[in-house]
Amino acid sequence: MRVLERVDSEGAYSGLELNRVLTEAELSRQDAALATEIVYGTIQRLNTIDYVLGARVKGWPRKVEPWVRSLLRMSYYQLRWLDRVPAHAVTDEAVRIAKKRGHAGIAGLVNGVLRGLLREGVAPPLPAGLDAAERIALEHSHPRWLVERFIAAYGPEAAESICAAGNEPPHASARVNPLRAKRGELLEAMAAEGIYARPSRLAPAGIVATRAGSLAATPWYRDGRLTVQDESSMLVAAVAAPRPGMRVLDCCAAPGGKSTHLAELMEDRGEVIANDVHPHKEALIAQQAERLGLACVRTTVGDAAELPDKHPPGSMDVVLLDAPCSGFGVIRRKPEIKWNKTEEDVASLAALQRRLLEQAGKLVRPGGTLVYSTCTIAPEENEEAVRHFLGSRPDFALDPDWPEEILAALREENALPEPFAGMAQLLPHQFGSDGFFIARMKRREQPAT
Ligand SMILES: C[S@@+](CC[C@H](N)C(=O)[O-])C[C@H]1O[C@@H](n2cnc3c(N)ncnc32)[C@H](O)[C@@H]1O
Repeated sequence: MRVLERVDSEGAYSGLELNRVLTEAELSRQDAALATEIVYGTIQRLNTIDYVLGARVKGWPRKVEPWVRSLLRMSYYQLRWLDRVPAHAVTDEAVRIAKKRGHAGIAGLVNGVLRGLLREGVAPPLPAGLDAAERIALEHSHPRWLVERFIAAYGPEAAESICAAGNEPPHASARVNPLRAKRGELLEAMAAEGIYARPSRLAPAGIVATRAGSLAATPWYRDGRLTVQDESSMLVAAVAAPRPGMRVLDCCAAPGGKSTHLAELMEDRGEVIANDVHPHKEALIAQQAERLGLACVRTTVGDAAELPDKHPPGSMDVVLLDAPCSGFGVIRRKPEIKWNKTEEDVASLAALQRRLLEQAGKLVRPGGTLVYSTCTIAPEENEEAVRHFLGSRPDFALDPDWPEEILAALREENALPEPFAGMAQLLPHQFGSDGFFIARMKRREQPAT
């Protein structure tokens, strides 16, 4: 309840806040997992929850104290979506908390609302005749403005699937470090330990595991044989396809997932300059490189917009700009994104991305490669940003020369525009991966003088 209260009234990040509170509380593994489920689930279903509670509590939500809001929301979430928690346990616990923190009047309100819902059915049907955006917003709990955006970009059917996928838990996936392990052998070793894992159908180096717990807690992670990463993120370095000995710049690199992948593909030969604007994130990248035994990753700290002041123009074989973005592709991991981000954020991020792309382009050598990626599905942060860049740099062109196995997988889900030009937008419901955008561009060779 305290985590939800702080996310609600102070805009705290659910993941960070949950970590902090769980570390203090020293719960058993099961209880920590239940607390996590309640926090994420309540934030995920907020729209639907508030719609139902709004019909039962006067002045909901603004006139109700934040902690009471959080208590009622999480209790209703459990009643409706968690079938392993008995209803009487939910109501008794909610009333106990209300008495302890508030007074008898609040306990009475909480008791009345929850018991009323149990009596009359916890999942009241939505009224008939809602327009598509409103229905999807209430059924899959997304803000209406975001649903309208998804409908405008992808149509109502895909928009509904995107929103539904935003409420599904992500599966565990990891990338195999080819310098330390072979995918097949690692899968066998996992099977021997009772972990069911299969090759990713999307990413050449990926594995997907079920009932694995945290892959970061395994010996294979500790000894640098795998890196926890979403399958869509694994495509980025594979599409960049750097060769051993190249000079590669990753402009926005922390925590280093893609920098280390680039270095693995380069067999740890050449140089990967892994830059990030936040000094405190530098160590995260260095730790990952060390864990994976990669010596060719060099970290730097600075604004990506200023990288052309630090490196000679045209000095990189490959530049990756994995840009800061609105994150609409990772809502299932960070559900508060859908409540905290605004239209204005999208516009200012799109402006930042254009500026960063312009600067990143300056560092690509003639004949070299520029890869732009985001974990969002907003067209102005993706395809439109790339088109804008190409409009100002006629010496760059989209490059459809992607690894064939990746193209084949994307084609299977109709995730590629035909004819394929060099940009792909993965939507979150297509592969069970995060929503992701990747564009590969090539700078033309300089004409002979
Ligand atoms: C999408 S994340 C990068 C994820 C990373 N590439 C990976 O795969 O692990 C974007 C990163 O950009 C960094 N960032 C934000 N603004 C930046 C800027 N102006 N210059 C450089 N880095 C920036 C953030 O600190 C964040 O770590």
